Amino acid sequence: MSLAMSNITRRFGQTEVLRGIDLDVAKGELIALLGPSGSGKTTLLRIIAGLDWPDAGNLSFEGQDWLLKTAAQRKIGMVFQHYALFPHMTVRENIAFGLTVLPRAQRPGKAQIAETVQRLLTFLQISQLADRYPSELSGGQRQRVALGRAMAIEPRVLLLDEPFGALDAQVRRDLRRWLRSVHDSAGITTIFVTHDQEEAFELADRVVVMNGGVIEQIGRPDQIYDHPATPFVARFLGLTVELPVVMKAGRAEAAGFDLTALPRRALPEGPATLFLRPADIQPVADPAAPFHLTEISSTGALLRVVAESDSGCRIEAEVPRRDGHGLETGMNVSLCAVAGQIFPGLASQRASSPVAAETTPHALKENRL
Ligand SMILES: Nc1ncnc2c1ncn2[C@@H]1O[C@H](COP(=O)(O)OP(=O)(O)OP(=O)(O)O)[C@@H](O)[C@H]1O
Repeated sequence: MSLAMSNITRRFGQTEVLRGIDLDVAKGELIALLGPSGSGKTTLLRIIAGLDWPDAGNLSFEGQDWLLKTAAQRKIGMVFQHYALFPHMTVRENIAFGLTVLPRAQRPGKAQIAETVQRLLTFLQISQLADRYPSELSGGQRQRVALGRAMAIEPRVLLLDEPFGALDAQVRRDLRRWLRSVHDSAGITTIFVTHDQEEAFELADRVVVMNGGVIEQIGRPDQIYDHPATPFVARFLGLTVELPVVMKAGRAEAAGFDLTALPRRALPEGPATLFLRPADIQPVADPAAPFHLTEISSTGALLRVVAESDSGCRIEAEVPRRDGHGLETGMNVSLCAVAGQIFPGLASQRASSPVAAETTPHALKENRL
């Protein structure tokens, strides 16, 4: 194990912003810390970096207690969203900086520093920028240089805090692929903070979903995407339709819905909540069904379709445009769910949710449909 954290707890005044974090990171792994603003991602990163200390818990690296070491002793490379490159230094000088300020005993000779920098410039595909100043670089180029600067000291761990947060979407996508290939070649254990799920899922070997100072779920991107472990993760990953259902012999049932495509689940009989992505709901024409289409609008490749029951239950679905031929407002439909996640009991609903939380599936059937 490369990095091991257990029960990391951090309070600011009365507020506990990290509440018992347990996380192991393997050597060479790329981990994304994903969560909404204020969930504690940066605080955790700062503790790993040695810029802050926990009130309780343990942090070790390859068996060494890192809480006994200073930031410099941990040998960490960091990149932030707004990394301040030195404006009066060229790219080459910026990348060399971390090496030139090492204590004399550890500092490589001038020729060796120049060689290291040249190797990094080539490796990071930024040789053409070597003699430019930061003001002559785009935002994306600056972040590439910032990574070069962080990597020059041959860090044991790389910590990246929203490094692409200030860049536009296309540049972010390019940099993500570039970072993944840099990581695959260099193999440095890396922790990456983001609140952008696409970024986390595309980049990381494992994603750590944080909320309110706790870890809600750790897993490979596809595991988390397909099987969110908690209602929070489900909502955060876009399963925004929350439907009260009743479990019968492992199957979920709800009036007006065809849920037979969902696999059986080993859940207790009775009320449960089904979380769905709008793209996993297919309206199917059915004159006897309780829903009718009230809105159809195009977002380009997708049709956004709203289905309502007479009693006011409102469900939004997204249908690929090519599958939406024949859908018309006013037509009666049943709603077929092709994927979803079920949690026992009735999950607390947000104000915008279609059906009130306390409505049992039975009541839904009787009162609303
Ligand atoms: N030095 C501090 N003093 C007091 N409160 C702090 C301090 N640093 C962070 N906090 C609080 O701790 C909580 C977690 O902050 P943190 O920056 O770790 O969250 P985050 O998930 O990284 O959020 P963001 O994505 O917005 O950066 C927030 O409520 C923040 O206000």
